[in-house]
Amino acid sequence: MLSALSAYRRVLVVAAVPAEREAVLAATGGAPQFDVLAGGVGPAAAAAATATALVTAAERAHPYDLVVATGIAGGFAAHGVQIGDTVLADRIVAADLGARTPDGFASVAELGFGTAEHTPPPHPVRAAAEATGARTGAVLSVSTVTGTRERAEELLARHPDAAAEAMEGFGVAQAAAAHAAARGIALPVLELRTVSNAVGPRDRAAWRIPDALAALTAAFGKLVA
Ligand SMILES: O=C(O)c1cccc(C(=O)CC[C@H]2O[C@@H](n3cnc4c(=O)[nH]cnc43)[C@H](O)[C@@H]2O)c1
Repeated sequence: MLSALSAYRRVLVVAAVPAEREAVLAATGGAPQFDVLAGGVGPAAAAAATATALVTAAERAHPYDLVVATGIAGGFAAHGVQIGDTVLADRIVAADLGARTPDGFASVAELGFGTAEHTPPPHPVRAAAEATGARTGAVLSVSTVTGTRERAEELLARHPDAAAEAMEGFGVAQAAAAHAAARGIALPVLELRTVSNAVGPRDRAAWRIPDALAALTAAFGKLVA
């Protein structure tokens, strides 16, 4: 069977923390196509780590031709996303980058300061979703984890296609877009997440991190099969 990502020779996988990196490596460890790093939590750490890895590889004449942001995430249960599910982003959205105005939240794009989202190319999204059994939808990148029902509802009202919330995807995608523009190359970005908790009122006891990490290994195992 051809891997869903067989069109790509060098794939940079960016997780946030070592436990996520280990979960990915448990599936990709023997596959020289993949480099997996733990870039830190949040969009700034993710962007810095991604940019550094992309430049280092390019300078060594081994450039990456695909970047995958990955890790655990909160799932929007209102859209049927459950703990243990796998989600592939068809939009990577900076959901809290902007201004809170008397009329509500305005994104950086609405304010005229650049982009608030990246769109992964449909073909690899479809191929990876079919291989992993993932559902597709918007994955929201936030700097502050949602901990109330009100904020979950606000996010869903702004992004009715939201499937999951995490913290790094937009940072990874911004770094890849800047690198691609500077070098005049195409550098697609995917975001694959497995769900550890529901987005909504804070309930740490309900997190299922081991289940989400096991799902991450399973998903990457299907991607490299
Ligand atoms: O303290 C809390 O209530 C809390 C709730 C969810 C996640 C956190 C984290 O600090 C984890 C951040 C880490 O994991 C990803 N992640 C996992 N679930 C979510 C979520 O519901 N919303 C946003 N990020 C999530 C995230 O990408 C980070 O890498 C704390």
